[in-house]
Amino acid sequence: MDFSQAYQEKLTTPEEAVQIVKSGDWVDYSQTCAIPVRLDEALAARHGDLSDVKVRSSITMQPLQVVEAGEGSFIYNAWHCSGLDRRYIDQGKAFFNPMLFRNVGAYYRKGYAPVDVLMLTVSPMDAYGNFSTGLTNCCVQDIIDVAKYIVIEVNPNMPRVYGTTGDHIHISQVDKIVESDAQIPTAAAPPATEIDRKIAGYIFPELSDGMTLQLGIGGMPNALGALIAESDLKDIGMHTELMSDGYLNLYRAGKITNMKKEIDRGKGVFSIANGSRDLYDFLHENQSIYSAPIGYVNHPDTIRQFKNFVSINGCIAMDLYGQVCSETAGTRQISGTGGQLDFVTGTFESENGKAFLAMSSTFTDKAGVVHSRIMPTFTEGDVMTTPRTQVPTIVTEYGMAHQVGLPTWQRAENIINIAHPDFREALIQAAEAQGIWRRTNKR
Ligand SMILES: CC(=O)SCCNC(=O)CCNC(=O)[C@H](O)C(C)(C)COP(=O)(O)OP(=O)(O)OC[C@H]1O[C@@H](n2cnc3c(N)ncnc32)[C@H](O)[C@@H]1OP(=O)(O)O
Ligand SMILES: CCCC(=O)O
Repeated sequence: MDFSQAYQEKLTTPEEAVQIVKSGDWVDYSQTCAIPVRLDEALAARHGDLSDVKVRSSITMQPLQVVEAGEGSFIYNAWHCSGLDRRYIDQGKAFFNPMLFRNVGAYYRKGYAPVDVLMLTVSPMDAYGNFSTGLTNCCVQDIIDVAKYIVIEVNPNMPRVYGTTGDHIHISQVDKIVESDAQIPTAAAPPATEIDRKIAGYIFPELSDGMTLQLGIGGMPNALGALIAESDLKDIGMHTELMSDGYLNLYRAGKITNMKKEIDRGKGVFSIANGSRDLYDFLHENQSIYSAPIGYVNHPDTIRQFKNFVSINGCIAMDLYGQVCSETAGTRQISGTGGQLDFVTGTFESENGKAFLAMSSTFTDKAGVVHSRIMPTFTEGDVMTTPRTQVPTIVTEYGMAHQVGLPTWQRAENIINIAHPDFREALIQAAEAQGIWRRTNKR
């Protein structure tokens, strides 16, 4: 069957395509690299004609024109924050939309997240009328299933990525098509600091041949990736929400074979990819890797099937009870729950699973004041990302603090032992006052 006629019939300009949007609509932009650049510009140009249009997306990597257009017509809502989303929220131009990543598809399916118009970037059509969703599988199939109208922005710079459900959309499901040659946004991997390297050094001995690895974002996972790349470790499996350049380096070093995985053997699995152009080119038509829905990748039912699952993510602060905040600083939204709780939950179910949450022991604010990230109790507004009932091992540049199954006094002792030495005495006094310190604890 020849789909080129259908393609031509649906092909239009961005300006005409966005006429489908009405005041009051919910418009979904998918997420991250799938955000449609030309359609966003054209929709923003309707600023003033439209009112109360709610735009939903996540992890924006370049300015969103519906936000830049200013107040009046559009309200932008982010499921998760990049640095840019964080700035938009700081400036009162956007709102955060709390979510648990493995459930986000169900929010759409169950009607909690309505969609009038879905607009997203896809790769060019194949001979069968399919457009690859490329770098963002995430929950796109759920959005496709509920959207009243679908407009795609076809861009040859979007790699064609193979996968399971959510890896493509068929032309028969699409209402309008526009074309674009915009660059797909890239993200530079943050450089590893000395502290990142120390933390990676504590985690490294916990790793073993044949493990399946989920690496989070930030400098520390990169430092760990570099250690693994130079080590004798072998036959690592990739099963991750986010595929970034850290994994590309491990592939290139021959460390990832996926051959020891208990499920998806021979395949590296991800749900969202962002990083360098080199990474995007590596993913193009690469049969050893597949994209899968976040509801599959992040689900404990999936992760429990790996015998040796290792999960490493970043956090912002913790208290002496073992509660972890990874998404706010007081009431300031920094990031999101993302997949952190999913991977902590799933890794506990893995037979020999090991989950680590890592942070530097201190944070230096813009005025140069050094604060302990380990606090007696949380400051007002801090949002708990990982509750103490699920918190795994915490790592700082001073070592590891195990938490699972321990009573409050042992948790407090382990946590204080990895705090910066300048803050330990004050933390001990606070622990005593809070009734979670035993006189026999080390001082
Ligand atoms: C890949 C996967 O599979 S992902 C699954 C896991 N997902 C998660 O773990 C989500 C939650 N975690 C995260 O988002 C990240 O790991 C983070 C935010 C905790 C750390 O990421 P990093 O990139 O190392 O954060 P970074 O140090 O750049 O800090 C980010 C911002 O928070 C601010 N910040 C960080 N710590 C603090 C603090 N204690 N107090 C105040 N502000 C703080 C920084 O100043 C910075 O703000 P800015 O952009 O205005 O300068
Ligand atoms: C795409 C990465 C989001 C997360 O933090 O889980």
